Amino acid sequence: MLRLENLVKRYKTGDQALKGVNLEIPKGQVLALIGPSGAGKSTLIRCINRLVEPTAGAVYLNDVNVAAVGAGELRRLRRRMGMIFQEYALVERLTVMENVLSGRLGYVGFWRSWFRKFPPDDVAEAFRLLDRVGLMHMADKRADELSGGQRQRVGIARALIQNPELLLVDEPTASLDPKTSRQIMRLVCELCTERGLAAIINIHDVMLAQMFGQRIVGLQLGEIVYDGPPNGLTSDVLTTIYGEEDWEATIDKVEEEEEEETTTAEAVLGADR
Ligand SMILES: Nc1ncnc2c1ncn2[C@@H]1O[C@H](COP(=O)(O)OP(=O)(O)OP(=O)(O)O)[C@@H](O)[C@H]1O
Repeated sequence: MLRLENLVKRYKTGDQALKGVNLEIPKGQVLALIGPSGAGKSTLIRCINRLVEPTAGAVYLNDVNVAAVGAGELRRLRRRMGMIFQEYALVERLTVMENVLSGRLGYVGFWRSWFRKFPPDDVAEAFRLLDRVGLMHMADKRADELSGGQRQRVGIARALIQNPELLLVDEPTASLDPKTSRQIMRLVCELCTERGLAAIINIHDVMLAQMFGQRIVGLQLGEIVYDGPPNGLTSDVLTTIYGEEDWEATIDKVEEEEEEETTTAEAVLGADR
């Protein structure tokens, strides 16, 4: 459903952040994008919805080249791509509900949204989503009264109310503690499964990428240096992506964590029976 062809981004400063990236993502696939700082992960994600303008190449979303369309068509295409940000990008003085509904702005006319006249179906869907992300009781709270994890849940609900086919997720857990990070990653992945959404998740944490990604793409200096399954991230591959480091400890930790996750899941299932 998404195909990047020879995607190049050269910033005005001369930095070549993407050097001809080719990537194809089928419907429903959750892809974790990893790589060292400056590898081009954020640039790649932002070139897909043209928050950053690609210098060359194509971005096909269901065979329409996003990189080549005019402003009106781009607005329509962006509705199909929900975005989740590291710093949540909420409007602090608005309520949780208003922030979620702002995800419908691409559909509802400006004046209508300005006067906060969202259609009842949108409001009903916003309540359903808030319930799904565990924030129903916080609908009327102001965004600036929430914790980081709660803010990210609002960000997720706002992206989903667009009814997208693709989620672009830019370091969703960078400002969160380890436990909250896992909860957020689990929630994003569950929602992708429930809704058949594809996702590209730019994530710094290799362990989280391996635990939650179905496919891992490793970027280095604007080029893909690994594209494969999570269990293919051997210490040699990690050295290719990030450079020399003692990777065995990270790999052992992932295996331990996965065992722990399975045991917890079994315990929960057992308790339910
Ligand atoms: N607005 C910009 N103007 C000029 N150069 C930029 C700009 N944004 C990014 N770059 C450069 O492009 C390259 C890729 O940056 P990008 O932010 O995409 O990497 P990243 O992998 O997301 O890094 P990080 O993990 O640190 O966020 C870097 O060399 C960076 O300095």
